Amino acid sequence: QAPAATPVEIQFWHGLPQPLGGQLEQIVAGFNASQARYKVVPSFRGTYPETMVAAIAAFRANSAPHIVQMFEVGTGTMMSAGRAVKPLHELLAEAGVTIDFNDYLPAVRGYYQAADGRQMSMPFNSSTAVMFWNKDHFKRAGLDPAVAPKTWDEVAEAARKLKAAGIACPLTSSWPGWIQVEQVSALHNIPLATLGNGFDGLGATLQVNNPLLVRHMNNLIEWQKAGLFRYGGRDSTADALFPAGECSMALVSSGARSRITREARFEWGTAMLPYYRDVAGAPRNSIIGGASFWALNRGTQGARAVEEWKGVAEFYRYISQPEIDAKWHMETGYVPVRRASYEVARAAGFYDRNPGSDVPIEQLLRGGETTANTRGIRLGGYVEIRNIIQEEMEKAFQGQQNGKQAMDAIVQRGNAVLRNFERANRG
Ligand SMILES: O=P(O)(O)OC[C@H](O)CO
Repeated sequence: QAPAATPVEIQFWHGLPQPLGGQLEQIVAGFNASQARYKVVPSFRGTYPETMVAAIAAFRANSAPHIVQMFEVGTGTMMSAGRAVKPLHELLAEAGVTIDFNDYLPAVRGYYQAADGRQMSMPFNSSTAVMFWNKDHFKRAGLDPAVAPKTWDEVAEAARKLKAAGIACPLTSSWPGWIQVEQVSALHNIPLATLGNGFDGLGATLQVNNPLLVRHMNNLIEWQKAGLFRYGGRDSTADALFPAGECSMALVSSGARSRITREARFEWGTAMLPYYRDVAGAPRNSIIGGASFWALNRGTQGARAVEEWKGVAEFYRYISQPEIDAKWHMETGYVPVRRASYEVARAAGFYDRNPGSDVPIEQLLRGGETTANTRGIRLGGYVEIRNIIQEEMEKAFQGQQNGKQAMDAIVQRGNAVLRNFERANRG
């Protein structure tokens, strides 16, 4: 088939800042160079939440991009978005493109499947949260630089020594909702919400005012007062603190490795997230984060040309190749989303050359089968709930409320969001 004189343009909005955004755009450039029929045009639209808001506004204005990169938090909302979304299974079937989803990690594949098991969005940059530690700081504080603290007790003890050694920020965290609420729940096999964290229906209610999360929030408040923990802001704002050498221990996305590798001027290591030793059955697997790609209709008027959807499907076929996925994983710290990609990285000696780079994968796979509490989150309106979590945590860190009050407020305000979403989307 002769290539079209002018390639069909596919608009692709993403939410990754540098250096990750540039690395993603290189993958797009690879696709464009691999064929002449389609041209994917990437465009950075701000943070994940900003990209989501922009895509919804564009759909309303009949100018949505063909593909939007949506963080996992938006999944529940997108699943209910009806005609705005072109479901992945439909897109691929119509384009005659086959992708072997059986080879994808169940934790990744399942996150983006409808209740009937059909794939709704295209997995790509999946992460999980891990702890990076600054070995130079550990040495300065008389701690063994080769060993990261495993439990929250050990983290607090190390933080006290780091502080005593004059370090201003022993511990910080990005993504307060994802890492200090959702991951803590999964690691201890405790439900974040009823109905299997929302996977089993729209009627779920939040359960974060449980003794474990209240205890954890009170610890964070106390550690912050004592100068052991620094609240680093909403979403990924705290990502800058670790590579700059300010904080000794940072709980962040595994994808932060991209920036740390480039910017950190000190020795560092990667460890699993801390857990509470006295909780029976802990630690379990962590949950994924990151984003997937959603194909969107242009708006309420005018259908997309068949050729445009074909271009989207061909782009997905390209990024599903284990070599491409493995390259992305090795360059960024996002996890391989396919078993075959993991093998590509292993065969290339990547894990031997880069100790700790398999920690996120090991942590995702820990404990065998996932449970209803460790499979992920599927709540509509969850982007708004994440903001509520951040607001209530901030009030607590400002001394306006204790851990119990913060978690109660999250439940009360979050449930109102869930009920609104349920009313708008049921039936
Ligand atoms: O920084 P990312 O891409 O790993 O995303 C982290 C969180 O999952 C966002 O909700």
